[in-house]
Amino acid sequence: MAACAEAPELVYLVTGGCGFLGEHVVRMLLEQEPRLRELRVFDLRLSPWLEELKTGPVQVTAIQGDVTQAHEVAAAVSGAHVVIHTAGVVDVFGRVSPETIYKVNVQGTQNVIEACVQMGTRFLVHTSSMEVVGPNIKGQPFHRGDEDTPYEAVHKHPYPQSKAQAERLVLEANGREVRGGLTLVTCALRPTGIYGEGHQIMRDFYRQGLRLGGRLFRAVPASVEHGRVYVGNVAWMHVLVARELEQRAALMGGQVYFCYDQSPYKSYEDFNMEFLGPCGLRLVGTRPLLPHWLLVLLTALNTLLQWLLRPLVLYAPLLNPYTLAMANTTFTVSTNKAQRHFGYKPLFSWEVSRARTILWLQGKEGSAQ
Ligand SMILES: NC(=O)c1ccc[n+]([C@@H]2O[C@H](COP(=O)([O-])OP(=O)(O)OC[C@H]3O[C@@H](n4cnc5c(N)ncnc54)[C@H](O)[C@@H]3O)[C@@H](O)[C@H]2O)c1
Ligand SMILES: CC(C)[C@@H](O)CC[C@@H](C)[C@H]1CC[C@H]2[C@@H]3[C@H](O)C=C4C[C@@H](O)CC[C@]4(C)[C@H]3CC[C@]12C
Repeated sequence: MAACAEAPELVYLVTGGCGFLGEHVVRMLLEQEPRLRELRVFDLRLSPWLEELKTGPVQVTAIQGDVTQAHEVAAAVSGAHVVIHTAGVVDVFGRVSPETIYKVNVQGTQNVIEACVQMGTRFLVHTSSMEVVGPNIKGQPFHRGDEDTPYEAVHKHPYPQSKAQAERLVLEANGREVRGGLTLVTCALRPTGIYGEGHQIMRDFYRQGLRLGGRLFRAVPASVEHGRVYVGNVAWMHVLVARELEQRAALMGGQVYFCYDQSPYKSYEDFNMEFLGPCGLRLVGTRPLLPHWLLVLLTALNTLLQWLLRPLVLYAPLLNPYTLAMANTTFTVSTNKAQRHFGYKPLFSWEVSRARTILWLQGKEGSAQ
């Protein structure tokens, strides 16, 4: 919705607003959206930092709720002009059952769509994922691809499957009539691997390295490139899309956009070392220290252990068949579709994104349990 000088009158709802990305979206909206009158933050688990946001000019309404409960979603959406739907279960480590992943990511998204229709909310921005595209089950590389690059998007894992179904629901809902007779305008954003302040997996790698005497051991060839994007730029793209969706509904409605910035193309492990290196860790090996077949065997062992231990304890290591396959498959994007369609340019340079992430890791935040 285009920026204008009038008095703040808009009501935004951010689902998953207390998550890694959600928090950055909430803070970015408060900084960058002058027409905001009320910002509703909807999440299963509300965070204490929300309280500090309630002292500003914008009314910040914390709503503890569950996207799988349609009535809770409808109540939160009622009266909102824009919904930014980031809530979801992000799990490729076997921590959450496939049923729950589907319930939250697919049925939860359907609940958000139906709430927009019932309540007359016209603008819905959905956080999708690169994984809607790939890497696919054949491990085919996606090298510097864009939104139109042909690629066989076939998935078996519950998480990418759920994201693909959710994205499809959102795009198909574009143009539906909402209460009041106007139409719903939807858009899906596909971040690649997001990094930045609050990235739990980066924190896990940091702690693993500290436990191993300041060392991490290379498991993936340096030649396998993985696209990464800074959380602040992902948040900025969400804010920009929400702002422009009304004026550019014909162009943007029903569209998908990869989230991108100037973060360099590197292997997943080498990219992490851009932040973990300055924090005192080093990556041992210029090539994988273990042969691939042995890594595959270890992932199978981890899968067996997870299954055996499940009745007693949750064992969910970073290394499993899916994460090894993902890390070993090139997936990078090169596109300017967001710039062409709604003038997106990254708000944070690579240098600033890197510095902010390092500061966070080095601070009490990054190393906290
Ligand atoms: N982290 C990444 O690299 C990445 C990349 C691409 C896309 N995404 C997408 O971005 C979104 C946010 O991911 P994230 O990395 O911030 O994860 P996260 O787990 O930090 O945040 C997800 C938030 O959703 C909330 N949530 C979960 N189930 C809910 C429910 N039933 N009802 C209400 N709230 C619920 C959680 O409490 C959490 O605050 C997800 O949709 C994810 O698929 C993440
Ligand atoms: C143990 C080694 C093999 C190590 O290199 C494994 C890395 C592995 C944990 C990550 C490699 C690729 C990551 C995924 C990717 O960045 C994109 C994602 C999409 C997003 O929607 C959610 C997160 C993720 C699935 C991300 C998760 C960690 C990796 C699998």
